[in-house]
Amino acid sequence: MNQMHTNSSEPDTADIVLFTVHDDGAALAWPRARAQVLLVQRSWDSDAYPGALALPGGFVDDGETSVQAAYRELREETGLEVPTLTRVGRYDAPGRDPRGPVVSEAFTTVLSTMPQPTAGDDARAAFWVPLHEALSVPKVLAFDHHQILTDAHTLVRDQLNQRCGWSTAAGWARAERGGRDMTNGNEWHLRRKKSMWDGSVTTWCGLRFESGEHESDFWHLPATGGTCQACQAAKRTGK
Ligand SMILES: O=P(O)(O)OC[C@H]1O[C@@H](O)[C@H](O)[C@@H]1O
Repeated sequence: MNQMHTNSSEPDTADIVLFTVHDDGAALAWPRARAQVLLVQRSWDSDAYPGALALPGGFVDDGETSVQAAYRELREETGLEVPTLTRVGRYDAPGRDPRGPVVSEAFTTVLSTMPQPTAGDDARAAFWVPLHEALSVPKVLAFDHHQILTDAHTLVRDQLNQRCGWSTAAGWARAERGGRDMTNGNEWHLRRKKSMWDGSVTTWCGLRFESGEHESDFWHLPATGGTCQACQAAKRTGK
């Protein structure tokens, strides 16, 4: 469907950035996980960027929201259904689409599986591409899709790194903080945090309340380890 919503603040099109960190049949196999992104090859009959590589996407139909269009376009162009989509942003730079002022809204999600896409509608082909390859050649993607991909990557990388699991505490220490004795039972401890995105490990230090329910005041430590000021203070005072 190809309708431009001129004089409207509603987006005209929706684009989808679908990532997977699936690797060799072992979901989230750290640290081998290699991110991939789903691309399509546009039809040779397209009135913009015929035959070019692009993110899946298309025009919003009448009566449809942009996110509904995103789910539909993903299904029509790649045969894939996803459970959720997160908004990346709105793209309205003049000249982003050679056909005129076309405003696009982009959505993203990360899969832990790597389903086989089936090209349909106005996509000639649909396939997974290593993310680093797609990011490294800006001019290869149609429209401003390289910018959309870059923004989606930043968004999901930060989210995945926040959500990723804590592994075993590397060290424990009772602590004083700024000379104030923490409530009995509260503990400072080091934890190593492994990124779901690239498998990199960082070390953090934080406070765990006795209830075990809350963790706060985390310090990011060098990858080589070490202790934060609170743990150093604890060592000195022997608490
Ligand atoms: O694929 P068709 O329907 O030609 O146009 C949709 C594309 O037009 C671009 O502005 C959008 O980013 C979207 O990907």
